[in-house]
Order: sequence, then C-alpha cells, then structure tokens
Amino acid sequence: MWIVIILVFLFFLLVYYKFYLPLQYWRDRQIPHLTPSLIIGNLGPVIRRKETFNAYLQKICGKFKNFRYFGFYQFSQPCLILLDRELIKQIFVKHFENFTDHYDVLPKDIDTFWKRGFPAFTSKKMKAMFQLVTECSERFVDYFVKQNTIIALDIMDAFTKFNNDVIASCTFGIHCDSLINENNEFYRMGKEAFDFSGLKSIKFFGNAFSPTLSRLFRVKMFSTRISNFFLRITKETISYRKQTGLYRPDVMHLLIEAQKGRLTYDDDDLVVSGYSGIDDFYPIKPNFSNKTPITDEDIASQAFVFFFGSYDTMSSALSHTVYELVANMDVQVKLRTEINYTLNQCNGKITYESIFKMKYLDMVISESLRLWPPPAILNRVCVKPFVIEPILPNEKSLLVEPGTEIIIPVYASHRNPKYFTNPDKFDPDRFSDENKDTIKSFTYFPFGIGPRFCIGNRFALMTMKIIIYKLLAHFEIIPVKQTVIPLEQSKNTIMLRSKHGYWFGLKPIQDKL
Ligand code: HEM
Repeated sequence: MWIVIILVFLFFLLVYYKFYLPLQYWRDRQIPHLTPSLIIGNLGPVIRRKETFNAYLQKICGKFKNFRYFGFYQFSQPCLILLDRELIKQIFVKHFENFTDHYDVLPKDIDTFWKRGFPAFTSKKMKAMFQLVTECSERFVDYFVKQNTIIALDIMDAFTKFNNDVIASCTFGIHCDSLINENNEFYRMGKEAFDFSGLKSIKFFGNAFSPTLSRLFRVKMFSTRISNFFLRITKETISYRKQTGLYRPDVMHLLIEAQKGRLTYDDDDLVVSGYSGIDDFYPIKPNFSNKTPITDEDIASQAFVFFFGSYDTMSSALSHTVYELVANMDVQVKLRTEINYTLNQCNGKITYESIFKMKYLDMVISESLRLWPPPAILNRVCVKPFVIEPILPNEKSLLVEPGTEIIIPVYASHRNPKYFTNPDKFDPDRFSDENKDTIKSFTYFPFGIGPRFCIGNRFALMTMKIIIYKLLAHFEIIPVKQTVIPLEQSKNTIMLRSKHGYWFGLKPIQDKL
C-alpha cells in the first residue's frame, strides 16, 4: 500500500516539476504569452491538426503584433518568438556569440565545418561545380524530352530524385540516375534517412520541439545502417581517389584536401548568386584549420550534413516555384522570354555567368522563397546569458537564460502586411531593381541570417536556377486534372506541403531555339 502511495506521489511530483512548473516560465517573468496546456504547451491546434503550423504561427504573431517578442511553449519547453527587426539583428547577428547553437536533428557531436569557415561554395569552387549540376539537369530534362508527349507527374518526387543525383555527384562524386533507376543505393538510403513518417515523425518532431525528451529517451534519428552506408561510400571514394589520383571538382575533393592539410583558399571573385543569397556574411577570409586530424568518419559526417541540409529544402523550394509558375502563367511566359533571350546570347549553351545575369529568374525564385520558405522558422539556443533591455512601455528587462530557444517566424514575417504589401500575392516585381530597396532588412530570411546562415545558399540558388532554366527551355508547365490551385497546405506535417501533392504537366515546346 505504502509503495503505491509513494509511487503516486512521485508521479505527481514528476508531472509538477517536468510539465507544470516549466509552463509558469513566461508568467513568472511577466512576458506576454499564450496560455499553455499541460504537456502540449501551445502546440494544441497543430497536434490536433486543426491548423497548419505555419498558419497557426502566423495567426499568433498577428495577435502579438504590438510587442517586440512573446513567449511560447513547445510542449513544456519555453521559447521566445521575436517580431522586432532590431531585436532580430541584435540576437542573430550582433550578439551571435550568445546564441551560437540551434536545435536540429543532426547529432550534436557533428562539428559542422561551417563553424570553421570551410570554403566549399566560393564562386571559384561553384564555377567548377556548375558543370556537374548542369550535367545532372540535362539528364533530368532529357528523360522527359525523350518521351515526346505531355507528361503528368508529381514534380516534388521528380525534384527529390534530381536533388539526390546532384548531391551524390557534387558531394560524393557518385553518378546516379534516379529517374531511370530509383533502386540505386544512394537514393534508397537517402529516402530511408529522410522518411519522417510514422515512428520517425515522433522522433523528428520530438527532437525539434523537445530535445530534452529526445535526450531522455535516447532518440536516434538515423539508423546504424544509414551511418554505415555513408561511411562506407566515403571510405571507398577516398581510397579510390588516393589510388587513381582522380580529380573531380566536388565537395569530397575539398574534404580530402582538408584532411591532407592542403586546402586552398581563393579570393572570392564574387558573382552575386541572387537577391536571396547571403554574400555579406560569407567567410571570404576563411579561418578553417584542422587543429585536430580529420578522419574518414569526419569526412563522411560533413558530406552527410550537406546531403541533409539540401534534401527537403531543395525539392520543396523547386516544387513551390513550379507551382507558382503554373498558377501565374503570365510569369511563366515572361520568364521563358528571358530564357530564350539568354539562350540566344550564349549560342544555346548556358554559362555560369549567364545564369546569374538573368534578373527575372532571380526575381521569380526570390518571390517563391518569400511565399514558401522551406524552413518556416529559424532558431537559436542561448549559450551565454543575454539581457533584452526594455524599450516599449510595459516592457521589463528580460534575462535570456542559457538553454532558451529563440525563434524567428520566417513564414509569418514573409507574409506580414507591414513588410510586404498584398503579402499573399505572388509578385516577382517586388524584387525588381526599382522595388527591391523598399524591402526592409531583417524581414526576409529564406537562407537564415547571421553567421550561422545556410552554408549551401549559393549552391542552392545556382542549382535552382539551372534546373528551372532547363525545364522552361524545353517545356510549358501546365495544370493537369490533379492540379489544385490555390495550394492548400497539409495539416498532417509541420513541413510546408501541399495537401494535394504537386501534380503538373510537362508539355514539350515544339519550336525550340
Ligand atoms: C532552397 C534551398 C535551401 C534553403 C531554402 C535552405 C535554407 C536553410 C536555412 C534557413 C538554414 C538555417 C540557417 C539559420 O539558422 O540561420 C539552413 C542551414 C543549412 N543548410 Fe540550407 N537551405 C537550402 C539548401 C541547402 C543546400 C543545397 C545545402 C548543401 C549543399 C545546404 C546546407 C545547409 C547546412 C549545412 C546548414 C547548416 C546546418 C547546421 O549548421 O546545423 N542547404 N539552410
């Protein structure tokens, strides 16, 4: 009997300390916040699938629009959502050293080389990779061109295969043709690693929303089979290149050079990758040095980080761009005119420089990333105490404690009518030379902000531009019977996803240049 009473007492004590007390965090500090529910915090409408994560966050940001920040609970985890541009700048840029961490699903022990200024995507190195991406794009487009008929397809599935081939080629130096052979090991392993449905979704969202719980239950995101696969192909590649002296201008080459202590830096003869690209923060004078020896395991982890960073983001960004081109046929026609003009200028063979000179292509992609940013939020974790001094009436000084998560609601900011007029309208002209200066700083963040921005941003923009260019040069992209416009977001996932998939038709253009 006593044992039962003690167990019940301990249970309530656990609930009190682990689930009830943390939910008093913002109330105790008199910070504006939404009233949370036990265990799920403020995530109720998302968990109950009443609203999409994006729509919900956008709605509550509107509710707190007169504040610079507000408190939120992801399950029992208190976090701070920033709305004020100046505060975003302070935390993500000026005082970055207080907020160097972020929550993600990558194992914490991966020392991502970005922290040490690894020069993977300088312009010179990208120029070398341009050829590899172009080859993948040509294979992708040829696959459909050969069918010589109107093809209805789920474009996200096709882009996932395309991205798989690009990363396999540019990172690991492996040739895959995933549209033709979707059974290739690289594609299968990638699919398995990034399949966040079923039990994996609990792991994924658990880790993103409640790292403490994930640590408690020792959640492991990627199976040993997957880690072994990436380690094996890395070791095979390294050994093959060492034996044969093979040179390929890819990320694996750079990592092997770093391992040998021979990594070269180039002065960045900058070709601006696009409006969304983050060139200002790029570590042009990199300080990468291998103080500790780089093992094959380190190389495999870095290569996997690139694969991981690009996997969902690329296919999502490309699918939403295609969606907008179908929903806005006038934009598609205008973009094709620019493509045909450029093709004419460079005698039918695109070059690195010509791709980056295409202004309208850049405007279309920038606008698509505004409306549909693949990661809908950015986060940082406080590592050193930081004080947010009061500015507005009723504000108090807030001590941000280590461990507190800080969030920028990117999707909500990109659709905030205060920053973007008629925010739900797809309007590439916002990014025209005449208009782009009216976009306020720290309101648009498709690739993140501050020193921990997306290391692959230039590469992503280059790849997106090449494949959209190639597709539109060969096909009119049209709605088919499964196409649903306007796009309705799925409530079954926190990822940005259309409820009805991304079905479109590729109609060959007969009178090509
Ligand atoms: C359209 C495509 C992409 C978008 C929209 C995107 C966006 C982002 C964003 C928003 C972040 C977080 C930045 C921050 O917290 O400030 C990020 C991080 C990152 N991205 Fe990308 N990304 C894309 C493609 C890529 C590609 C192609 C690669 C690699 C080749 C890549 C590699 C990474 C890496 C390594 C990180 C950092 C991960 C970490 O430090 O934990 N991304 N990306």
